[in-house]
Amino acid sequence: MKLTVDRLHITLDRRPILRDVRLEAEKGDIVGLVGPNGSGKSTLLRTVYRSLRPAGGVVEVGGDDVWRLSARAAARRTAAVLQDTGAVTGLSVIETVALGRTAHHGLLGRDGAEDRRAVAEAVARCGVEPFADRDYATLSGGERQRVLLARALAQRPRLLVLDELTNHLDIRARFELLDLIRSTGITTLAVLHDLDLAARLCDHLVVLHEGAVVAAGPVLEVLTPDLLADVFGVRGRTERHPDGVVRLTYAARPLADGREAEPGR
Ligand SMILES: Nc1ncnc2c1ncn2[C@@H]1O[C@H](COP(=O)(O)OP(=O)(O)OP(=O)(O)O)[C@@H](O)[C@H]1O
Repeated sequence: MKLTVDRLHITLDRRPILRDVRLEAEKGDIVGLVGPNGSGKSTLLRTVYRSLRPAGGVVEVGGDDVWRLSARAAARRTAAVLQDTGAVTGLSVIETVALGRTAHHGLLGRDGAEDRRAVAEAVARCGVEPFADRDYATLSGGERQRVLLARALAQRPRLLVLDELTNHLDIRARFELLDLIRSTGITTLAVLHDLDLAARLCDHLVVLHEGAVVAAGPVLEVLTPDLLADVFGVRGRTERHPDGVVRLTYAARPLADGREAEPGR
C-alpha cells in the first residue's frame, strides 16, 4: 500500500520536533529514513504506526488517514518492528510470533486456520524454527530481531515500519534480513543508521535534519558529498558499482570544520 505523509508537525514538551515533513512510499517501495541522532526519525515512525498523534498534517496508508481508522484497522495494515527493549515476556518464540495475529482475530479472540498458516509461514520465512519453542527472553539479540520481524510478517501487513532492525545482526545476517524484506514486496519505511546499508537496501532515501526533510529521492541523488558533509559531518561519496549495488565510502575521520578539511583525511 502507498504511504503518504503530508505537512506533518509534531511538538513534544513544547518543542517542535518535526516541521512540515512530507514523504511518500509507493506500493512495494523500500524507503530509508536517515539522519543524525535526534533528528526526529523515531518520532516520525511513531506517527506512521499510529502511536503518536501529530499536532498537524496527515499520515495516509492506502489512501486512508491512519488517525481516522480504528487502532485495530490501522494495525491490520501496518506492522512495526521496533528496537528490542529486552523485556522479559515469559512467552515462547511461537507465542510471540502469534501476537502478530491479534489485530485479525474475531470477537472470540481465537486462532483460526488462517492465523496458524500466517504464523507458520512467517516462522519459516524468518528462519526461527530452530528456536520456536524457546522462551523469547533467552534468545540472543540477533535471534530476537528475526522473531520480531516474524511477528510483523505474521500480521500480513501492507506497510512495514522498521526502526534499526539490523542493530544486533552480524554482517551476513544483515544482508540475509535485508534480502528477506525485499523479497516480501511489502511497502517499507526503514530507519537505518548505517548509510551504506541504507544505500544498498533502499529505493529512495529521506534525510531528516533537525526535524525537517532536507533531501529525498533516489539514493545516488540524495547522498551527495555536500549532503554527507553538511548533515552528517563526514567526507564520503556514493557510487553504483558494476554489480549494480550502490556503495558508500567514507574518509577515515569526520570533518573538523564543514568542508574545510583536507581531502582524504
Ligand atoms: N517524549 C518526548 N518529550 C520531549 N522530547 C522528546 C520526546 N521524545 C523525543 N524527544 C526529542 O525529540 C528529538 C527527536 O527524537 P527521535 O528519537 O525522534 O530522534 P532520532 O532521529 O530517532 O534519534 P536517534 O538517531 O538518536 O535514535 C530528540 O531531541 C528527542 O530528545
